[in-house]
Amino acid sequence: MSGKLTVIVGPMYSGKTTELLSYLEIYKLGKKKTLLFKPALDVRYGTDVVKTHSGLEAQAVSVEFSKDMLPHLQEKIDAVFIDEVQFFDKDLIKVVRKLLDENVNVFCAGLDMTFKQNPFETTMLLLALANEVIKKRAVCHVCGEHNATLTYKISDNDSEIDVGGKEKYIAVCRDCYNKLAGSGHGASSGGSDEDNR
Ligand SMILES: Nc1ncnc2c1ncn2[C@@H]1O[C@H](COP(=O)(O)OP(=O)(O)OP(=O)(O)O)[C@@H](O)[C@H]1O
Ligand SMILES: Cc1cn([C@H]2C[C@H](O)[C@@H](CO)O2)c(=O)[nH]c1=O
Ligand SMILES: [Zn+2]
Repeated sequence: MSGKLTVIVGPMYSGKTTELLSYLEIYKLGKKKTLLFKPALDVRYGTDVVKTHSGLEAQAVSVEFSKDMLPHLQEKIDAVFIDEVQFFDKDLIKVVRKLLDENVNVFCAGLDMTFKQNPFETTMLLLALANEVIKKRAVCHVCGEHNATLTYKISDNDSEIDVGGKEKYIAVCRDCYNKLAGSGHGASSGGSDEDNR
């Protein structure tokens, strides 16, 4: 039977990596063969480790380009796990399709949108291919409700590719995002590409 693709998305701090690692744990408990990949760009916690905001850790293979995963996938593997998919090039879709055709289950986690509310393209393509989509929420940094679907950038750097954590980004609900953006605070107040057209 062909493999199944599960895609976990949401804003920062919503527990995407935590959920990814909980699926990995299930496969490990069953003594299944697994591999966890992360993009080389994400150096927040060092190169060959995936770590959650609550401190959970797992050994990972760090790769720059999606096709660099292929040499690691020669022997039979039961499930492949990929974190921070938004940072991978679009060839990730080809790699994932190949794995599914080879009966490998694939679990992906990543941001659906930038802090400007623009979709991350690789995540978007994976969502289209997914058998199951899990959309996570975080606790809104402003109002404290468990309804944060967006990430707001509190630093002034306007770049949509900018690795970082709490010093740069907060999770917010849509109402609080709009209030913050209206106040002109932080890079998110610049609006999305669509607004700027
Ligand atoms: N605003 C918040 N809402 C929810 N959890 C938070 C928040 N801030 C910190 N946390 C912590 O973050 C943990 C989730 O971390 P995790 O690394 O799984 O998130 P993530 O969605 O993968 O984040 P990122 O996109 O930054 O990698 C929660 O279990 C909680 O301990
Ligand atoms: C929201 C957002 C996060 N990031 C980064 C911060 C973290 O390193 C990672 C999210 O886990 O993505 C961006 O590069 N651009 C964005 O728009
Ligand atoms: Zn809020």
